[in-house]
Amino acid sequence: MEALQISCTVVTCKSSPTTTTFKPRSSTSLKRSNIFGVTNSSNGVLLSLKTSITDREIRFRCYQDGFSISDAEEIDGKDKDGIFMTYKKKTDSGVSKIGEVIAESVADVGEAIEELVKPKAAGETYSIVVVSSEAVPYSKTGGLGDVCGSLPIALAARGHRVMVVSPRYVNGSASDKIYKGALDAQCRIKIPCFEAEHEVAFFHEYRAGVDWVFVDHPSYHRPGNPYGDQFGAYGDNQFRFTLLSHAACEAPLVLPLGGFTYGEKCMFLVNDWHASLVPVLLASKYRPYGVYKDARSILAIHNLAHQGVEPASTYKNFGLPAEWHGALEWVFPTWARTHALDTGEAVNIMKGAIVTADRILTVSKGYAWEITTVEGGYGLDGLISSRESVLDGITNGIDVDEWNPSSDVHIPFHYSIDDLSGKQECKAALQKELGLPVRPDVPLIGFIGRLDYQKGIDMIEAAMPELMMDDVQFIMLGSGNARMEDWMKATEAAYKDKYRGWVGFNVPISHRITAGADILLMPSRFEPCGLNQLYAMRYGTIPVVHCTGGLRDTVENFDPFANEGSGKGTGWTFSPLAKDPMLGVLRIAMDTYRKHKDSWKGLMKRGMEQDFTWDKAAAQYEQVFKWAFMDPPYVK
Ligand SMILES: Nc1ncnc2c1ncn2[C@@H]1O[C@H](COP(=O)(O)OP(=O)(O)O[C@H]2O[C@H](CO)[C@@H](O)[C@H](O)[C@H]2O)[C@@H](O)[C@H]1O
Repeated sequence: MEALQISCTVVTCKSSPTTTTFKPRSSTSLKRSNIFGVTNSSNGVLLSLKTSITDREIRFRCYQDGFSISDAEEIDGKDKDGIFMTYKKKTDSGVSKIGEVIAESVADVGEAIEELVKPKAAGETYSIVVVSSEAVPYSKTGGLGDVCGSLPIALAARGHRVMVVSPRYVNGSASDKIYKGALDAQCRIKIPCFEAEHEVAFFHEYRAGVDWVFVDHPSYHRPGNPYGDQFGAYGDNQFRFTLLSHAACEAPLVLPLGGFTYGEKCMFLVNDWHASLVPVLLASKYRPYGVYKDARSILAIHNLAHQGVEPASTYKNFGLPAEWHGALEWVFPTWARTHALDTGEAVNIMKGAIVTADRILTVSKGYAWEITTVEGGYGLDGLISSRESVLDGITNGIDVDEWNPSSDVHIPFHYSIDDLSGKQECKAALQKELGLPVRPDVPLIGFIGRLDYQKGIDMIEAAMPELMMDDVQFIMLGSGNARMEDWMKATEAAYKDKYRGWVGFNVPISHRITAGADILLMPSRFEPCGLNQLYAMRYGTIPVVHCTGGLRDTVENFDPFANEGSGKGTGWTFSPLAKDPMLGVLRIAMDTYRKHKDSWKGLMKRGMEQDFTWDKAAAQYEQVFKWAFMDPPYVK
């Protein structure tokens, strides 16, 4: 962000006016978690915040250009007896006023101004209902949780009213404390599905400008992750996520959040198969009775490999009208059937959303194209292609507060693009923590991710014996596939001085690997967007990735000769996905690390300069919302 010099005239009721000049701190120092109210009014935006200093409510009034100071003073006089501040932004055309702030201290004002100078929703604001099986910080097994924890906050910060509906996963363990801010909304509904009526409750927390709504039902109360435990996926996931979708359709109608329901004119943003019944329910259960005529729905596909496919006989469980069977009907091709008498008949929840949602989004442009191909479409490519006119890709952002090398709470030393010395110290600390030889000169490669076929871990396994012949260190963090977990342990035993395999899901360690590694390897077979390469670039860690989906869109291949020898690019991409191309590129990367320090520094800096903020992505989501509301509902 451009460094702004801001002149402030501080006027207090108790003292005479003083003038001070300060420079806002870099990027986003306004803690979004402190915002607990955002209201649009005809003459501006009112943000209610809690200060970290006094923990009591203060109010920031931000007025549009042209609103006169005297008007503001009038309002201030009525509302508040604290410090009143006006501030001015220097522009090429002179000085223009950008708003007023009521605050406790100059530091608070600095934070508020940063928020103000950020772009806001360009046009209309919407009531948005995000439906997801996971949302950080409450639940996370992968990138879906990251996205559904951050995008809603970015949308709310741009003036939209945003609700996230997700299950309340509590199990009586210490981890339940994450839900302690979510209180019983005293609203019970009965959901007709699975041949009975099932009562669910809603819990609610207003945090960071977003209504976090948790659907409560005994089937969400178990140890393990949202989808399964050590014995595999839960057998009743179809039931659990059917409840979620039904409850999400009711929430905007029945929950008076902050005193008012969201009402019928909302935008449902449904994520992956777990929420994919929502558009089908809107079309089949609500619109025929005149409800949700003005609502629209968007299916966001984070991973097409999981579609929520179950036997055809389970259709009756969804609580959908019988005549809507065709929307979910799915017949496996002959080659995919298990035996000669298998008719291949199934129901496919994701397919239901593909044929009923108003628009379809994926998390990168590259992946949006890939899912229209036979190779990337997982059997749905034909259907998705038929809806190509409403298909778009928006690259994910990242939470630049949580993932910030200059303030990350999980890493032992901090650093920034201006002073990279802390990165070396993070590397040494990581080597020490994991019992590897502490050597600054050796290239340290990291891998973080689910141990899944998608992530190309078999490529790493195949390459490891050859890679370990080199002078290199390799750290892997991951859980999932049991055979791969065993392989990681065995590899660690075989290469004590070179390899560490951390089996498990551990967020602090993932931050320390991202900061301490020199190279992050992502040989994903397919990657809808990928977040780890974005985190890596922000931490000056160079991504080496398979050239696919979002990885291809976000990592620019290094060219040392471009720009008159100063180089361009942020990492290395390889293709095809095979052991030898991957090893070849890794060797080039390691060679560059050892012998071309300036090139390496250039790679680090270019990566750290990238803008992966959610605000940028949120603006693109807004455009898609606008298009969706311009068209009539796809299924009337
Ligand atoms: N063992 C472990 N310990 C700690 N943290 C771990 C971990 N294993 C993974 N993580 C974390 O989980 C997240 C994984 O996100 P990704 O986007 O890379 O992949 P994922 O396949 O889950 O998401 C899907 O959805 C996202 C979001 O749209 C897409 O980016 C992606 O391509 C798509 O496959 C990262 O925050 C990572 O640090």
